[in-house]
Amino acid sequence: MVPVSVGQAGNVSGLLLSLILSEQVQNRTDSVDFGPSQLWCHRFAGLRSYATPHSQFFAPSEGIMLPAGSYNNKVAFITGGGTGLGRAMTGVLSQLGAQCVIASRKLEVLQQTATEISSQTGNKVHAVQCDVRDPQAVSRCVDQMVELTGLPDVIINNAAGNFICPSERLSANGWKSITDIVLNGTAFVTLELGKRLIQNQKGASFLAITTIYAESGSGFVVPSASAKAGVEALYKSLAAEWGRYGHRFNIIQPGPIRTKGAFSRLDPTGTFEKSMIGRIPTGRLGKPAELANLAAYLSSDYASWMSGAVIRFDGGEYVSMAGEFNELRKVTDDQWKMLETMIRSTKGS
Ligand SMILES: CCCCC/C=C\C/C=C\C/C=C\C=C\C(=O)SCCNC(=O)CCNC(=O)[C@H](O)C(C)(C)COP(=O)(O)OP(=O)(O)OC[C@H]1O[C@@H](n2cnc3c(N)ncnc32)[C@H](O)[C@@H]1OP(=O)(O)O
Ligand SMILES: NC(=O)C1=CN([C@@H]2O[C@H](COP(=O)(O)OP(=O)(O)OC[C@H]3O[C@@H](n4cnc5c(N)ncnc54)[C@H](OP(=O)(O)O)[C@@H]3O)[C@@H](O)[C@H]2O)C=CC1
Repeated sequence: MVPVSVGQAGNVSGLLLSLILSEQVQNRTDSVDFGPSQLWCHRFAGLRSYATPHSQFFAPSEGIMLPAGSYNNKVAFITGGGTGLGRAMTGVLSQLGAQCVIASRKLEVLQQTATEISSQTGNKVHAVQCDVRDPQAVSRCVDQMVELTGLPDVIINNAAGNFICPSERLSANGWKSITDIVLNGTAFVTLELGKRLIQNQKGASFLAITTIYAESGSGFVVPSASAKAGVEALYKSLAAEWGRYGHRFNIIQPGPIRTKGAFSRLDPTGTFEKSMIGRIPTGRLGKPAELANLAAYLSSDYASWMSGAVIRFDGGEYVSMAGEFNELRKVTDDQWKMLETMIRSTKGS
C-alpha cells in the first residue's frame, strides 16, 4: 500500500476541483457565448463536425436494412413526411416497395419531396395537405388517402412542433401551438384512422416518434416534453386496447439527429452541439437513415409480435445524462491512481 501524504491529497482535490470548474465554465447556461464565432459555426453547420475520435467504433451504416420488397403492396401514411426524419422514413419505406402518403401543412414542400422520392424509387408517393391540429382537416385528409390508396397498413405519427423557451416567457398560445400539434395531432390522426380501420376489419402498425425527454421531462421545452409524454401514454394504452383489432403501437424516442427543423429551433446558434455530443457515449449525432431503418423494422411484418414497445435510440445519451458518477469519465489514469490510493488507505468509517 502506498501511503498518501496530505500534499498528494491536496493535489488530487485541486486537480478534481479544476476539472469540475472547467466543466462548469464550459457547460454553464447562465452566460453563454453567442459571439460571432458561434454564429459562424451555425451558418456553416454542414461543414462542421464535433464527432469524437471514439465515434469511429460506431460508424453509421446508412444502407437499407430490410430485404428488398419488404413493403410490396403496403400503404404507409407518414405525418411530417416532407422534411427531416419523416422524409428519411418515407424514402426507406418507398425504396422497400411501399406506396406512401405524406401529410403536413406545406403542400409545396410535400410535393417536392414526393416527386424526388418517387423518381428515385419508382414507387408512388402522394402529397396531401393536412394540419393535424384540426380534426376536420384530418378527416378530409383520410378521405383523400382512401381515394388514392385505400386505408394504410402503416401509420407513422412524426409531425411535431418545438422551440426552446424559458417557461416564464411562454404564452398560452405558445403552449397550445406545441401541444396541439404533438399530442392532439397524434390523437386526431390515430383516432380517425383507427376507427376506420376497425370498421373495415383491417390490421395496421402505428408508430409514434417521441423523444428521450418524454420520460424524464426537460426544462426549456416544457410543452414538447408534456405533449410527447402524453403521446407515449396514448400509444401504450392503445397497444393494450386495440390489439384485438389487429393494431400494434410502438414508440421510438430519438436522441439528437441533425435536421433543419429541430436544430434551428433547439440550438439556433450552434452553441450547445459540442457539449451535447460530448455526453453521447457513441460520440456522434444519429443519422436520419439509422432512424429510418429502425422505423421500417418496427412497422414491418418482421416486428409483428412487437407492440407497446418504447425504443430509446440515442447513442446512449439518456443513460449518460442520468448516472450520477458518469462525469468521472473525465478523470485521467494518473488521477485514478491517486484516488485509488486514497480510498485504499482509508481504514474504518
Ligand atoms: C442543451 C441544448 C441541446 C441542443 C439541442 C439540439 C438538437 C436537438 C436535440 C434533440 C431534439 C429532441 C426533440 C425534438 C423535438 C422536436 O419536435 S424537433 C422538431 C421541430 N420542428 C418544428 O418545430 C417544425 C414546426 N414548427 C413550427 O411550425 C413553428 O415553430 C411553431 C411550432 C411555432 C408553430 O408554428 P405556427 O403555428 O405558425 O405558430 P406561431 O408562429 O403563430 O406561434 C404560435 C405561438 O407560439 C409562440 N412562439 C413561437 N415561437 C416562439 C419562441 N421561439 N419562443 C416563444 N414563443 C414562441 C408565438 O408567439 C405564438 O404565441 P402568441 O400568439 O404570440 O401568444
Ligand atoms: N431531429 C431530432 O434530433 C429529433 C427529432 N424528434 C422528433 O422527430 C420528429 C421529426 O422531427 P424533425 O424531422 O427533426 O423536424 P422537422 O421540423 O423536419 O419535422 C416536423 C414536421 O412536422 C410537420 N408539422 C408541423 N406542424 C404540423 C401540423 N400542424 N400539421 C401537420 N404537420 C405538421 C412539419 O411540416 P409542415 O411545416 O409542412 O407542417 C414537418 O415536416 C418529430 O416528432 C420530432 O419531435 C425527436 C427527437 C430528436
